Amino acid sequence: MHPTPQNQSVFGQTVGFVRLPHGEGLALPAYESAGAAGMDLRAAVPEDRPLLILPGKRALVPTGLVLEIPEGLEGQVRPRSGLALKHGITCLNTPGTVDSDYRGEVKVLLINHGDEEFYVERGMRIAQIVFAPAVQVRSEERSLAGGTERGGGGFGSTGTA
Ligand SMILES: O=c1ccn([C@H]2C[C@H](O)[C@@H](COP(=O)(O)OP(=O)(O)OP(=O)(O)O)O2)c(=O)[nH]1
Ligand SMILES: [Mg+2]
Repeated sequence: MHPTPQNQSVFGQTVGFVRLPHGEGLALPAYESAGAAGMDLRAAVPEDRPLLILPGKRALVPTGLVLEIPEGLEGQVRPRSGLALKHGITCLNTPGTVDSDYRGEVKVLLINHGDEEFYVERGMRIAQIVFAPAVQVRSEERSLAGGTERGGGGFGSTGTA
């Protein structure tokens, strides 16, 4: 399957990817199909030292990348369903939030909910990042919230069927 070229953006947004030394040689995140929502992130662990995640344990996995996300967007780090289904591997803090002003290395917090040990190998696609608008609002303290039909009903107040 051929990843969609990085320069095709429906909304004309460009995200910068800076490769760190330990990310050298890894493919940059890419959309794996024409309509993919997320770009897959790869593990920048040493070739000769896969990262072991024991059942019930978690690990912060480096991607070897610093992102430059345009102001007004965020990066959402989300699990890959295949890893979740086959191995019980998911992102603990999903969706992880990558702020547009973050200039550290993007990392993926994986947890092993499976019952077998899992090795993260170099270059393995461990998660995906979805770029989405993130609106900053003004905040204003008020003494009362305006009335609505729903009012305070929630958590199943409209029924379950
Ligand atoms: O899955 C993730 C989540 C976050 N981050 C980075 C980018 C993000 O901009 C920064 C802070 O994330 P967040 O705000 O979720 O964490 P925090 O615990 O509130 O840390 P901080 O006090 O640094 O904001 O950490 C990642 O690399 N991967
Ligand atoms: Mg924060």
